Amino acid sequence: MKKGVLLVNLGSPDNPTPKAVRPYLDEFLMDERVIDVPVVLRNLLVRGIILQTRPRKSAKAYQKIWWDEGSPLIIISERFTEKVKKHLDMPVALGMRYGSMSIEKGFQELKEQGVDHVLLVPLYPHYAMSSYETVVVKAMEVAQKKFSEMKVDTLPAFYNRADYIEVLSHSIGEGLEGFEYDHVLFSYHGIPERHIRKSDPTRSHCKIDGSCCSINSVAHHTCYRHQCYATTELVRKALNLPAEKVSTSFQSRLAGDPWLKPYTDYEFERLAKEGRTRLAVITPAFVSDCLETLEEIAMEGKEEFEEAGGKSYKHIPCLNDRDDWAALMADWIKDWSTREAYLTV
Ligand SMILES: C=CC1=C(C)c2cc3[nH]c(cc4nc(cc5[nH]c(cc1n2)c(C)c5CCC(=O)O)C(CCC(=O)O)=C4C)c(C)c3C=C
Ligand SMILES: [Fe+2]
Ligand SMILES: [Fe+2]
Repeated sequence: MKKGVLLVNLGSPDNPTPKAVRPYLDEFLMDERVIDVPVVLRNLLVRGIILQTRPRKSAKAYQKIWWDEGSPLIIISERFTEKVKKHLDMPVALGMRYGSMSIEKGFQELKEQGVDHVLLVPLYPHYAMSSYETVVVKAMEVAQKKFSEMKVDTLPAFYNRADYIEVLSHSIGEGLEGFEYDHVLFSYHGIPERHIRKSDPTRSHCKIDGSCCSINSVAHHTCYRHQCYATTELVRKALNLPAEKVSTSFQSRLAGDPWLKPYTDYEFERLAKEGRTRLAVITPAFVSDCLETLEEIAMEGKEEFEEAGGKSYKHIPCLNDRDDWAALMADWIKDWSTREAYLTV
């Protein structure tokens, strides 16, 4: 069998215009693992309410962060893919869960190079039904329907792998150099609390308050909240940061149901009011910078923190196309390619 790799990230609209953002958001928000309500209600909510105003608002936000070459998330993912390729002698393709750079195109590219055994790599460190799981489900559907000859293995979530924590800590350590901070905030993309309950295979382990996280459970394999706190703690220890100078929060919530707390915007206020006025923010739910980091955290977050009394603020970039990150991904791929059988999800 000929082996190859399909890296998959979230995706972006083709242009930062309401016309291009609308179909992208439609595909994204109509995903039953993102807005997980019955399809009739989802239709009403997404098409009847959210898409009436959101495309214009989102397009404005995209315009603030858009690069000459295109969407930062897409360009960074492409640069990363090129760097990973350089370490390997097998085909590596890039696809997106939503938008025009589809997973299907990625499989097709691999097929044309004779690949019939694929390592699927969701580019998310943590498991969530709205990120990692939807990539795997979609890829398996596409493979079953159109590439049935392909064997597909999947890279598990890597939020606590020692080698990943080392690279992440190194990158954060570099970002902190020369910046006088009195607090480091780990801000992860939020999800509705309901998603945590739905993803708990025991149906009773996850309490969504941390009281469950030190009790061994199969639920931790699919608990986004557990995994985010684990990443924070591992990086904190690797960088030798005092516990009182570090906290975790969740950003980017939509109105409606309760989302994971504490909310990042409330944390900005709390920290500034407590006199922690020099803040470093990192966003480890994303491997590449995107709208949610460049606009919501680096721009809006800075304003919110300063309005609340903050004095200095720094968003530390995601791993993006760092050499050590590309080399690590290539190592994981080499490890997969040399095994007869591969532990997968
Ligand atoms: C119900 C809504 C959403 C859930 C659940 C959700 C989970 C989730 N998302 C990411 C990663 C990204 N999300 C991005 C943008 C984005 N996310 C939502 C909504 C949910 N996300 C919306 C509506 C948007 C679009 C932008 C906007 O209108 O505000 C992005 C950035 C994409 C880009 O083009 O730059 C990323 C990346 C994760 C990891 C996740 C669950 C853990
Ligand atoms: Fe999102
Ligand atoms: Fe837990």
